[in-house]
Amino acid sequence: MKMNLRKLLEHIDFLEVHGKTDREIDSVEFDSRKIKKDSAFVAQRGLHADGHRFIPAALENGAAVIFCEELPKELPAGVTFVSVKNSGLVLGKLAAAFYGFPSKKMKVVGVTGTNGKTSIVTLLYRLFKQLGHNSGLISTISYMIDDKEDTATHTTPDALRIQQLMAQMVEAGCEYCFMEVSSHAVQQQRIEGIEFAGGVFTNITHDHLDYHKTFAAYIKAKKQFFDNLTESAFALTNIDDKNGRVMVQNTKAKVITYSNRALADYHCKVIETHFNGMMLNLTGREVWTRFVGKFNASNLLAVFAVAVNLNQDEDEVLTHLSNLEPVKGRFETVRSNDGKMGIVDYAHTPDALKNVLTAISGIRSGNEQVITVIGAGGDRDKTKRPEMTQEAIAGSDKVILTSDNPRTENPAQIIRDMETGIGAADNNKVISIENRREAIKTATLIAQPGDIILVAGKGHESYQEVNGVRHHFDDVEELKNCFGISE
Ligand SMILES: CC(=O)N[C@H]1[C@@H](OP(=O)(O)OP(=O)(O)OC[C@H]2O[C@@H](n3ccc(=O)[nH]c3=O)[C@H](O)[C@@H]2O)O[C@H](CO)[C@@H](O)[C@@H]1O[C@H](C)C(=O)N[C@@H](C)C(=O)N[C@H](CCC(=O)O)C(=O)O
Ligand SMILES: Nc1ncnc2c1ncn2[C@@H]1O[C@H](COP(=O)(O)OP(=O)(O)OP(=O)(O)O)[C@@H](O)[C@H]1O
Ligand SMILES: N[C@H](CCC[C@H](N)C(=O)O)C(=O)O
Ligand SMILES: [Mg+2]
Repeated sequence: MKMNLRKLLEHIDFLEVHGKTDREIDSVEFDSRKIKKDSAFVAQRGLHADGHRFIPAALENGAAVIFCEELPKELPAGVTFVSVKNSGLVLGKLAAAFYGFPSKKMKVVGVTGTNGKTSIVTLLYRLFKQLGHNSGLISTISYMIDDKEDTATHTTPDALRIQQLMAQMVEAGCEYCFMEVSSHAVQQQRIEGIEFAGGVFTNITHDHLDYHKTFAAYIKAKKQFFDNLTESAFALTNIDDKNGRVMVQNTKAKVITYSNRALADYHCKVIETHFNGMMLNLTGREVWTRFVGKFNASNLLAVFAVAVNLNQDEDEVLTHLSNLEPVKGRFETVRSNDGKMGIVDYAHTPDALKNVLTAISGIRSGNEQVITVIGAGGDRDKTKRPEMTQEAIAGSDKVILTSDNPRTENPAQIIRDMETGIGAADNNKVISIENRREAIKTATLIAQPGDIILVAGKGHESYQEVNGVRHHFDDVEELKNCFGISE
């Protein structure tokens, strides 16, 4: 792929240019290690390093053009330097232009919120495939270019990767792309250059305060996504969340509301719940679904509302909604031969844990015990740890605190942080077992037939990350082993 610099410059705001602009560029990169002859390098300030420091390395690797916020003292001949106010913004726009503005050639819907993003985008992708549309997906679990899978590295990858993926989607004839928009991505301008047909807000609760520092800053990051939507887009918001209206108060997009409780443009009521599904009244129509829990009713309602706003036939959408299966690691059930029930769920925030345990309490029929196995990730928000313990205790009969992905932290210290959430009266409800495999095993041994074991926090993850190394680990596999079930 090649593009003339002069053409690229038409799409960005810049301050000064030094050197010739009539030259061909082979690639755009923001990592000096990926620079080759005739690449353009965008120097941006990150969390750990300042990309400007790597301008010499980029030049050594053959960069023809450097975009930067601060010009180096010496400008070597033969290289074009473009100074810009905001490199992050420019990277998004350059990436979009370089890959031919793929988001303008599809309908892109972004979903943001603390919980529910993966569930909603994955269900939208599957629904639209069933409705006969080629579609793309960008999610925590996987990136899909219609039927072709690409490994996911981030919930929302960097601007270059996004535009590359979208260009491949357009190439594969995709009419739609459903993507998660994480708050990190908004803050780091990874979504610059994307034209959205719609945005969805699910909820905002405690997470990522290590990164955003305050809840207000976390809200602001999410809101910025809606502030930047255009008039032709829709902004679908969950008004059951107390920040649902705040999110869309400054958007130019058409605001649409959804709710499980109040009157809204799209509303839904849970009529019946069983272990294998629930009956919903969705905007006046009854529909059986294979999902459990009020939060899933909310997710399905969002999926329905998006589909209708993308001009799909309501009846057809409802029929397909009934056939949709839960997403991997989201309320995934494993039953033992003697009637113990294991549930693997990706709940890794206090709110998600509360929701899953509430969903479980809604389907309990008698005196069965609920045993929860839960850990918290290392190098992430520490303040949520005791809150997660409190939610686990509130919704379970027994709690086993264990490790999640310790990353570079000491797992015993993470557990100690979690233990600070144990109230004096709850001491006998909780035990701590650092080894996750042992913790799951213990839960299955304590459990009696009929009891429910919730293994929370890691969901679909097939690894446990310790000091930069990912060891194979799969909660569903562990439960099956303990239950003596083969695949
Ligand atoms: C904390 C965070 O979000 N960090 C992201 C950020 O990295 P950074 O700011 O640390 O980058 P840096 O190391 O300071 O480097 C600064 C600049 O120098 C450049 N550089 C660096 C070294 C070099 O030799 N040459 C060079 O040019 C880098 O390419 C970069 O442009 O920018 C990188 C490129 O886009 C991301 O890969 C990286 O994600 C890290 C790996 C990460 O783990 N992020 C997580 C927390 C994340 O983003 N999570 C959200 C989901 C959260 C949720 O659940 O909602 C996600 O969307 O996945
Ligand atoms: N609408 C919802 N409201 C609250 N909790 C939810 C909702 N949907 C899912 N959950 C809970 O949150 C967990 C994570 O769901 P999901 O993966 O869909 O969220 P996510 O927003 O993509 O998370 P991440 O930010 O890690 O990518 C689920 O396993 C479930 O426990
Ligand atoms: N996207 C989330 C994933 C958390 C999953 C949990 N298993 C952990 O490792 O903390 C995050 O980066 O905070
Ligand atoms: Mg996700």
